[in-house]
Order: sequence, then C-alpha cells, then structure tokens
Amino acid sequence: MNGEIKGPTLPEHLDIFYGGSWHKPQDGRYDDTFSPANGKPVTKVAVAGAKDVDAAVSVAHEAFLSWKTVPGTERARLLRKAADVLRANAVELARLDSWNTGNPLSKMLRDAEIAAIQLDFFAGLIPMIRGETIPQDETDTFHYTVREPLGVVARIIAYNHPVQFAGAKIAAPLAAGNTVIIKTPDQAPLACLRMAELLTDVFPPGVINVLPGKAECGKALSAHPLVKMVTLIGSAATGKLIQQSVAGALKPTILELGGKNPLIAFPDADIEKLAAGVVRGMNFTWAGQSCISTSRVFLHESHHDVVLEKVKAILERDYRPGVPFEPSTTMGPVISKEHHARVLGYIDSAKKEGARCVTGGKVPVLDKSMQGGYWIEPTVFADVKPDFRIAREEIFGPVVSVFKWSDEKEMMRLVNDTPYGLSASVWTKDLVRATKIVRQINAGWIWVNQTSKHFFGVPFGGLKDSGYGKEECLEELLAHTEIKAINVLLGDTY
Ligand SMILES: NC(=O)c1ccc[n+]([C@@H]2O[C@H](COP(=O)([O-])OP(=O)(O)OC[C@H]3O[C@@H](n4cnc5c(N)ncnc54)[C@H](O)[C@@H]3O)[C@@H](O)[C@H]2O)c1
Repeated sequence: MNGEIKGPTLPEHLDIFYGGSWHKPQDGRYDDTFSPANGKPVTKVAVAGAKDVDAAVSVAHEAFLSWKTVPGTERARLLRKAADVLRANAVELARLDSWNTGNPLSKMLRDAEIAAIQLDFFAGLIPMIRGETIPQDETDTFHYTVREPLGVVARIIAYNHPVQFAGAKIAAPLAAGNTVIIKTPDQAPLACLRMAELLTDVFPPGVINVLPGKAECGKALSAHPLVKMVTLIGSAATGKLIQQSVAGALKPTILELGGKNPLIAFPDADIEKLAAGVVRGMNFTWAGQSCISTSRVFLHESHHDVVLEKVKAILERDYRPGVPFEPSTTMGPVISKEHHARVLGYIDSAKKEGARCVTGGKVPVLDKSMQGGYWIEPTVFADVKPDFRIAREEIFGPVVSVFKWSDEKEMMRLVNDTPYGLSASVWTKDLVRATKIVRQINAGWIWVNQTSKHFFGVPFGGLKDSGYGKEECLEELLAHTEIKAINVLLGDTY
C-alpha cells in the first residue's frame, strides 16, 4: 500500500471541555497532534494552561456542591448510562485512539469496553460507601462514621490507552460523589475529546471535565487549592513532581507509575507456554508501551537457549507492524519522534555494552504510507548484564532483556535490584514453590504462569518507585472518600 491512509473522523470539538461546554484556550495555544504511524500531524488541539485550569476547577467545584447530594442510585444509573454510550461508540473511539497512538485498530477495539466495565463495576460498588459503628466501654456515647466525597478530583493520564484510561478513571470519583477533571495524554488527546462530546448530556454540567494539555496543565491542576485529590498514570519522575505540587495542600494522591518488571522462569516451567508468556508479557502489540510489561526475563540455564529460539520464532511469525487500520497489523509504533530516538538510544547502548541481539534491534522497512512513523522491531537481547542501561531503566518500548540464571538466591537478588515494584510473573508447575517465591518479590501485582492481564476487583498498583494506592477495586472507590467520625452523647452529662 503506497497511498495516503485516510484517518478517522475527528471530534467536532478540539477545545477544552468544562462546565458542560467547550472553551477556547485563554492564551490561544493550539498544538499539532500526530499519528505516530506516519509521523504526520493529524490536526491542532487546544493546549489548556493555568488560566483554563482555574476556570475548569471553579465550575467543577460548583458542580460538586450539587453532585454530592445526588443519591447513589442515581449516580449509579448515570455511570451505567455512560458505560452504554462508550460501548455503543467503541469502534469510533478505537479508530481515533488507533490513529493517534498508531496501535492496531483490531487490538484497540476493546479499550472502550474495558472503560465501560469499570463504569459498571464502580456503579455496582456504590452501596459499599458506608460507615461503621464503633463500640466503646462507655455506654452513654454512640460512635459512628460516615464517608463523604472529597470535591474536585484531577486524574492525569498517560498515552498508551487514552480512552480506556479516561473512561475508566472517571468511574470511581464519580461513583463516590466527586466531580472529575481528566487531563488527557499530551500526545493522544483525540479519543478523550470525543468521549467528552459523547458524555456531554449524560452527566450534569461540570461533573466531568476534559482538559487537553501538557505538563503545565497537570502541574496547575495538582497545585490548585480546589482540587482535593490528584491521581496519575505516568512515569515515576512525574509522580515525584506531583508529590511536590500537592505537598503544600496536603492532598491525597494515587500514583500508578512505571516498572522494570521481572519474569522468572524455573526449570520445571512448561516450555511452550513460557515462550508464549515471554512474548505476551512484553505487550509488543503496543510496542512494549505498557507499564506492566515484563521487560526483564530470567530464564534458567536448563531451558534458556530453547526458550529464546521459540520467542524469536513467535515474534518473527506473529508481530507485524503496519497500517493501524489493517486487520493484518499486529503491532504499533512508539508514540513520538522523541520517544523513538530514546528507545533506539537504549538499543544502541545495549549493543555497545555487549548484549546479544537475538531478534529485532532495527527500524523495520515498511510500505511508503507508514514511512516517517516511529517504528521499531520487536527486540530481544540476551547475555544482558545487570549493570547495562537496558537492564536498569524503564525503556517503555519493544525491548526485552534476558538473563540466564543458575543460582536461585542470586537471581532473586537481581529480581528485586530495581527501584521499581509494579508487576512480576513467575513460571513453575510447582505452586508451593510459586507461593514461596512470590513472597520474596517486591512488586504490587504478581502473576503465576501467566502475564499481562488485569482482573477487575483485584487491587492493582505498584510498590516502591512504581507508586502507591490501589485501583480497579473497592480501595479505589473508598480512596475517593474521606471518613468523618461522629460521637453522640446519649446520657444527660459527660
Ligand atoms: N502504573 C500504571 O498503571 C501505568 C499505566 C500506563 C503507563 N504508566 C507509565 O507511564 C509512563 C509513560 O507515560 P508518559 O510518557 O505519558 O508519562 P509522563 O509521566 O511523561 O506523563 C504522564 C502524564 O503526566 C502529565 N505530567 C507531566 N508532567 C507533569 C507535572 N509536573 N505535573 C502534573 N502532571 C504532569 C503529562 O502531561 C501526562 O498527561 C511510563 O513510565 C509508564 O510505565 C503507568
């Protein structure tokens, strides 16, 4: 295919959404947004600055004063309605995300559904927003607690699954009676803007607000006194900056950050499933751009060579970069020119430091329509040493580091020798061994004999520099409330 690819139908509005309507940026700034598939600009989108943040937060705060009094059953009804709207428009949203991230359309189709599942899930959890009664020795006082919403919640998201994150992250704050501001990913705002259009009439004005913007917008939101909670899906560096922004106001945060996640294979692992797991765990579909990607693979010396051969064969058979809308495309590019250069820099450093490139390691040759895109082959390095850059830093690209191990104690030391602690994957047929090993791993989300999956209701979140706070579960909902304790005198005196 050599012609121009026709992009998706764009949202009607490319401005800033708050208070139920669209607003131009107060300083008039619009930036290009690109398709990483061909490196070309798609359109210009408003860039919200500090003045826009202030206006959006004011209306979100006003809206909060009435939204917090809306009964839980009604909030649940509206969340479910939003889920239905996202489902009904899943293809359109996926086309926008596919073009704006470069990821294969066939694989992005489920993103709106995942958001919808979370909207339904949190709608169903609303009855769990409840207090307690607390018995005391003194019988003349009755103690109870109530949970109340916080106010305006800012949710700042990363680019790898824009509408999935935007849709899913409005769920818990709204269910708990807060109003919410989504700060869209810098590089891929289009599907989030379309989501705002689609949900305009579902919620009262100001209940959801969507701000396209960059770091400055996220920073202004984090620091704004009327924003009562900030959550981030993003890098550890940004998580630390947000902690600084919120410090003065003592506001709570949930930080879902990066990872350098280990996959650990024991000698008794099923070889075929393990090889497929090494590939799947790296999320090559999104060019490795997933926080939970298992980018450090520890293969036992007894199966190291055979597993690597199988991994190479699967990658060369199954991963085809190409036009995002073509059903035959199974892999996307990385998000931007800068990130492309960064990931290629890691590949270069690995080669220079002495790692062995088993497969990939180059920019693939694609047809003319995709030239100029930010493509990188699925890349596996063996003979990686623990001090190589690719072994230590989060690449957020399609690059796996493989280590050969024989001494379990030393292997486990290396597994935990990282500032990160997001996910880990353990492969063995011996579940007793697995149960003991998982206790030694410093990570918040661990699979045994599988990789890559999320499961609704199971607390998702990292440890160490991968952040804190749990999402996709009851804890996420309750984190969007605060507890008030009431002590009622029942007798005449105290
Ligand atoms: N743990 C998770 O659930 C999860 C999921 C997906 C991605 N990630 C992580 O996200 C990172 C990749 O995404 P990215 O490159 O968009 O991350 P990033 O940290 O560069 O940006 C994330 C978001 O933070 C905003 N931001 C940047 N500076 C800010 C500041 N000073 N104050 C407030 N907001 C600011 C950005 O505009 C963007 O919307 C990787 O580290 C990846 O592992 C984590």
